[in-house]
Amino acid sequence: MTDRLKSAEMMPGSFGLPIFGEIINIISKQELFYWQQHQQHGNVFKTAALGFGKAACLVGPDANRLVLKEQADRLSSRLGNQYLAPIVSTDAVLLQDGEQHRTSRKMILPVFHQQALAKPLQGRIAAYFDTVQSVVTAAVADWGERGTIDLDAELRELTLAVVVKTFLGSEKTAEIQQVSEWFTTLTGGLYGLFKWDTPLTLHGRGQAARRKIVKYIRQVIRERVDRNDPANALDVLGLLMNTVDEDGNKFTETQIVNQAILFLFAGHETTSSLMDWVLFELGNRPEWRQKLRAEHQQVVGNEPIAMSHLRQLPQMSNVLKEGERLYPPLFLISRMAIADIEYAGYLIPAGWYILIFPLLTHRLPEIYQDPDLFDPDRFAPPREEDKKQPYSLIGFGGGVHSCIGADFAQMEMKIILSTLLQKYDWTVTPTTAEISPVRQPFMKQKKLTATFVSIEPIQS
Ligand code: HEM
Repeated sequence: MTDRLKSAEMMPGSFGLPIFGEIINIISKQELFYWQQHQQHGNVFKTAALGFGKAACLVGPDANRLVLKEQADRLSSRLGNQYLAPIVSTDAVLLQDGEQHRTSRKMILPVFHQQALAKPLQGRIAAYFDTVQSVVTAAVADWGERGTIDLDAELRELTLAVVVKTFLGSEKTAEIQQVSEWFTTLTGGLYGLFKWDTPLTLHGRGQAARRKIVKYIRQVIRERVDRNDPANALDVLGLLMNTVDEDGNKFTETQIVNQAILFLFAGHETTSSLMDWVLFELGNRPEWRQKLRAEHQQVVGNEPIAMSHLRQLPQMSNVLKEGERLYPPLFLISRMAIADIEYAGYLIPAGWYILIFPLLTHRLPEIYQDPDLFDPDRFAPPREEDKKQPYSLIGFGGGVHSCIGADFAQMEMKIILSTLLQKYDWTVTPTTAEISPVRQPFMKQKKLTATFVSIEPIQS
């Protein structure tokens, strides 16, 4: 790399206040902060924050391809996501790099593999499907009688129950609720400014909760080893315990615990957040509820949805994609350069963070026509706006660290939507106009409330 490149320090944007950088804006505004920076500076800008350092922010499919695929070996997910280490630990797959990452990923992939999901009634996958369906059916059974509900809280509880039951095989409601509380405290610890491990700080309380989760998972593992019950071999924990790579390596107990915590963490708030926003958009759009209900009636009828229906619901798939596009639960993806990186005429030095943005890419008017509009038909042929350029839709990431649970999440979301469409009609406040152009988590997401009204089964 040569003199023709400009220093990344010359990118538009600002490093903010001395020492603090932009940390206060980032914590208080979250995606709105990056949204505003993008509006002001365009597709390449710089920022900095206390505790993180300097960052190059890159927007668009080319940047996504560079970071997720082409230069993946020069970028560290472990260093880029080190703020997550108090939750998931550094031997969980998201926080691994290079050969270590490749080995773990290869061992984990069969647990969530797409091919397996595509084949109905294959042992373990059918077991996931049935478990998810039973948790969802029980969780939403009384939504029609309860009047107005806090959508975010209900969906978080539901998706956590799904992963605790599916991944750990836990059957007891009290146990699931307890794990749910520990997780809320653990993730709350991320927002603490003081990283001391004492009960006086958010971080410390989060770490105490993590120790309880670790103890709980270890106990489940030991009970399984003692019981040696083959039925347990079919859930995610069972599969992790029995996975052997081609060299005969197995995960250690600590590795199993840490991967399981990552799955529980990565697998519930993401799904609940996306469902929040899909139900919110549908709640504001009777015509789309109607379209989905008609498609659903034609394919599924009044019976519970089955594994074989999942691929026969293109309108529902497009609604979920539109939710992913407009409200990606991970609105940014973070890496740290471990070697110099060249992009758009700049030299980004090793040691800088490089951030790419599902949210901002998904709102580029050169890719998506009328990008702030909820328009699921943009994904239907012949438009297929996401297919014109690779890495235009990256709500589930892409390349080497792409989401392992994407198919599981799609299955779960379709089961939730299908169950709700069959039983209820619903409205959500606030309206889409009040949220526009972009959600602001601390202000408006918490206030999403929904009213579900029971409907009669449609006569065919
Ligand atoms: C709507 C739901 C979900 C969304 C939007 C989502 C999104 C993502 C994204 C964007 C990444 C890439 C992160 C990066 O490159 O830094 C990722 C990775 C990952 N996701 Fe998901 N995810 C979802 C559900 C799940 C579920 C249900 C699981 C269950 C196990 C899961 C497990 C993982 C794991 C283990 C990784 C790390 C993969 C690796 O590093 O190789 N996710 N997810």
